[in-house]
Amino acid sequence: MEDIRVIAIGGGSGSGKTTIVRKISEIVPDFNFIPQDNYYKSAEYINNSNITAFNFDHPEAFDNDLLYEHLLALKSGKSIEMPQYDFVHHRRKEETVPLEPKHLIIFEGIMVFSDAKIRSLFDLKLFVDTPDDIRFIRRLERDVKERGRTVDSVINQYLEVVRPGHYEFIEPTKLYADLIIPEGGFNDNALRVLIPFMKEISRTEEEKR
Ligand SMILES: Nc1ncnc2c1ncn2[C@@H]1O[C@H](COP(=O)(O)OP(=O)(O)O)[C@@H](O)[C@H]1O
Ligand SMILES: O=c1ccn([C@@H]2O[C@H](COP(=O)(O)O)[C@@H](O)[C@H]2O)c(=O)[nH]1
Repeated sequence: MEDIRVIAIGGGSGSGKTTIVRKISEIVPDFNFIPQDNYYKSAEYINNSNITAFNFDHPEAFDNDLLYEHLLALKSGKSIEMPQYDFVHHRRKEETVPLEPKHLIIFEGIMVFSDAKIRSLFDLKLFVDTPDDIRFIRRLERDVKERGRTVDSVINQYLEVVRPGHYEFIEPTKLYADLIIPEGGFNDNALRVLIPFMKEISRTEEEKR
C-alpha cells in the first residue's frame, strides 16, 4: 500500500487529544488509531496508595521499541497486534487488537514527540494546548469516574509527578508541532481545517481513481 501517512497528536493529560480523535472519527471513515497509552509498560504493583512509585509521566514509561516497530510496520503496509492497557490495574491486558494497514494512522498521547526515531515517522504533528487548571479538572473527573482512582491519589500524583513531568517532558515538545490547537476537541474551527485534509489522505486507492 502506498501513501500511508502518520498524524501525531500530542499535548498534556486532559488537554482533549482523545476528544479530537473521536470528533475526527465521526467524519473521517477509516483510519488506524494508536493511543500511546496502549504502550505503557506494566506496573501492576501500583495502587491508589503508592501511585507515585512508578512515574507514568516519563518518556521511559512507554515501550518505545515496540511502538516504533508497530508504527513502522503499519507505515510499511504490514498488520500489527496492538496491545491494550488497563488503567485501573496499571498493566497491559492479555488481549491485543489486530490492525490491518490503512492510509491514515492517528497516533495520540502525552509523549508522542519525545523519541526522535518515532518522531521521524510522522507526516503531520499537532499539539493540543489547554491551560493547566482546565486539564487538571478534566483529569480529576475522568480518573475518579473511569480509572478507579480516589481524589487524594489524583491530587497527590498530579503535584508529585504529572505537573513536573508536563513541564520537563511535554511542554518543550510543542516546538516540534506543525500546528498548535488551543482547547482540543471543541475547537470547531481547527477541526474544520483539519478534517478535509484527513479525509483526503484516508481515501483508498480505489476512491482516488
Ligand atoms: N473542550 C472541552 N470542553 C469540555 N470538556 C472536554 C473538552 N475536551 C475534552 N473534554 C473532556 O475532558 C476529559 C479529558 O479529555 P480527553 O480528550 O480524554 O483528553 P486527553 O486525551 O488529552 O487526556 C474527557 O472527559 C472529555 O470529555
Ligand atoms: O497506569 C497508569 C497509566 C497512566 N496514567 C496517567 O495517564 C496519563 C496519560 O493519559 P491521558 O489519557 O493522556 O491523560 C499520564 O499523565 C499518567 O499519569 C496513570 O495514572 N496510570
